[in-house]
Amino acid sequence: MPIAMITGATSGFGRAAARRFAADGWSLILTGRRSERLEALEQELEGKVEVLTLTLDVRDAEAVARAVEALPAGFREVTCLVNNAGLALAPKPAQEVDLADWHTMIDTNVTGLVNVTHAMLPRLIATGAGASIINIGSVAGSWPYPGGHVYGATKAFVEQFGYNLRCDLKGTGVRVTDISPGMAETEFTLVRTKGDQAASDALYSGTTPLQAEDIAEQIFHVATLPEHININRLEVMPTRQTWSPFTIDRD
Ligand SMILES: NC(=O)C1=CN([C@@H]2O[C@H](COP(=O)(O)OP(=O)(O)OC[C@H]3O[C@@H](n4cnc5c(N)ncnc54)[C@H](OP(=O)(O)O)[C@@H]3O)[C@@H](O)[C@H]2O)C=CC1
Ligand SMILES: O=CCS(=O)(=O)O
Repeated sequence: MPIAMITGATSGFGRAAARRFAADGWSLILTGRRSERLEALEQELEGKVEVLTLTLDVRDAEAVARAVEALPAGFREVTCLVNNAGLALAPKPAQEVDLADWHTMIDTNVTGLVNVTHAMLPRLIATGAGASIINIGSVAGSWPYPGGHVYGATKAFVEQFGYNLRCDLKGTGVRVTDISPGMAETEFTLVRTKGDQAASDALYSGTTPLQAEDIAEQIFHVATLPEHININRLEVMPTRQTWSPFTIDRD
């Protein structure tokens, strides 16, 4: 059975993707910091598919490299890496936020994604044709909005990093795709607001956001395309989300 490694499998898109791959029998390497959630997911899926859980903070380059180096037999020929772990913080104007929150977003969404990718490239190249890296970007990487500041910039990095990887991976058979979702109802806003459940509920109420399973389906679709097809970027919004016009500062 093919193997998918998913970062950030304890919640949202990552957990839904794990369930989607498991439904088709894929073996899974599931990572995240909250080991109790990893254990719960492993218990849910065990008996159906092979699961290896790794309690891992993607920001820790040495721990990531060690974990990949120590992958046991049966989990080394990875077919799909889903670089999903990430977060937004500080939904306020740039001039009002804590520098530490900017660093956390850069350390997780940029450095963490780079750490995992660097460690996994030899494994994916060894797998060769049909292997893929699926990076979870965001509409925020393409479209600016108030309070997006560093979050959007990290996702712009994700997009460009993927394109540049494709150049270097020419001839290896390894594909790279940026899936950029719009508004999706996960724990994303709870994290962004540092635990404000009412703010999270308000954002998703009265409309029809994407659900984690919608993005999981896109991830699985991209991972299982014929090996000669590479989707470079897939931007996915709820039908009820669209753009705002430019705004003008007036006297
Ligand atoms: N929801 C949305 O509207 C959108 C989200 N995205 C992106 O999708 C991805 C998944 O987010 P989503 O599912 O919505 O949010 P969730 O908060 O539900 O899930 C985020 C996941 O990332 C993991 N994670 C965060 N920081 C780290 C870290 N330092 N090391 C390891 N794992 C980490 C969390 O695990 P744990 O805390 O256990 O470590 C969790 O499993 C993110 O990259 C996000 O930016 C993109 C567009 C839209
Ligand atoms: O990446 C998340 C979607 S949004 O909050 O930036 O629109």
